[in-house]
Amino acid sequence: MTQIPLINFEDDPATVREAIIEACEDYGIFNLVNHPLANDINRDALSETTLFFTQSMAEKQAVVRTLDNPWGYYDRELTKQRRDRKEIFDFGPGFSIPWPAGRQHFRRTMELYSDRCRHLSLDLLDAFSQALGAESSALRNAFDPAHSSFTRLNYYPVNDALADTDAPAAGPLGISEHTDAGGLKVLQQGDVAGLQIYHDGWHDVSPVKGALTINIGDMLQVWSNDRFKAPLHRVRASSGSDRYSIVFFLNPAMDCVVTPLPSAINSRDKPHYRRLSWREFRELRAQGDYGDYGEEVQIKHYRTET
Ligand SMILES: O=C(O)CCC(=O)C(=O)O
Ligand SMILES: [Fe+2]
Repeated sequence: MTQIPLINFEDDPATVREAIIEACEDYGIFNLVNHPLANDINRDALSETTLFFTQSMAEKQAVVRTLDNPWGYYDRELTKQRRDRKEIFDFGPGFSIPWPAGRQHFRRTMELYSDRCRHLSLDLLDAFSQALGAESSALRNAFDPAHSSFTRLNYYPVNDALADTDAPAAGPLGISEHTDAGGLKVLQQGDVAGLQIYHDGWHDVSPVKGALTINIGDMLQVWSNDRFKAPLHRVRASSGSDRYSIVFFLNPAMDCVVTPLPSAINSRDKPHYRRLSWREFRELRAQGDYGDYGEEVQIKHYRTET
């Protein structure tokens, strides 16, 4: 088991910045302790997540997502053309959110939790900008005020509820290997292990008490001109205990065009990526989540010849 770096958010900003550089040049993922998300909110969000998924299938299907509205419950997401063995509930901006009826506390908790995650991720983004030699606000403008960030509640059940139905067969994993498409991700893992990263082989990223796990996505890899690596990761299918997690994806404004930051391009180097429209990239990646359309578009398709 590889131990991913641990960063103390209460250290002075220069120390945090150095730690981010070291962690993201090597792993692209780290655990963050002493972060501003109060522990009671963390706990509340996780227990509300558990309660949500323990509802009956009919209650969950009442808030199912549709082709016209990406927010809500879903249990047949595909990654790399295999059905992930998990259930999800997604919410974010731009469409009406099908909050479950009569569960005000669920809604209030989730709104508060995602708002805190958004503020924390924007603070981290400022540190990333400085780490890449740019002004602290250089990346924030791509995410604030307009953004396409969203929150995902994950449930990885031991028993596959769709095993004997006409749903596509489940793959062997909770979620197949992938990189996250956007800026960065704030993950609360609960206390059941399952997340793995690829770093000279697959390694468990076990939960650390009180820590949030942060990893960068494809867009930060592009902005950094490959100095920082978006980690390939997956989640094992649950065995023994059901697993719950909450993910906040910090994603750019839909109209954002992403290119490597000038300050991140070494004087002897050139941009490793061509201009990328986040809207186009996001939509092409999302198609692969809804159905089997052959090879999914990945960030490597935007590389320039080097
Ligand atoms: O549940 C987890 O630990 C990670 C989930 C994940 O990678 C994702 O939803 O993109
Ligand atoms: Fe992911």
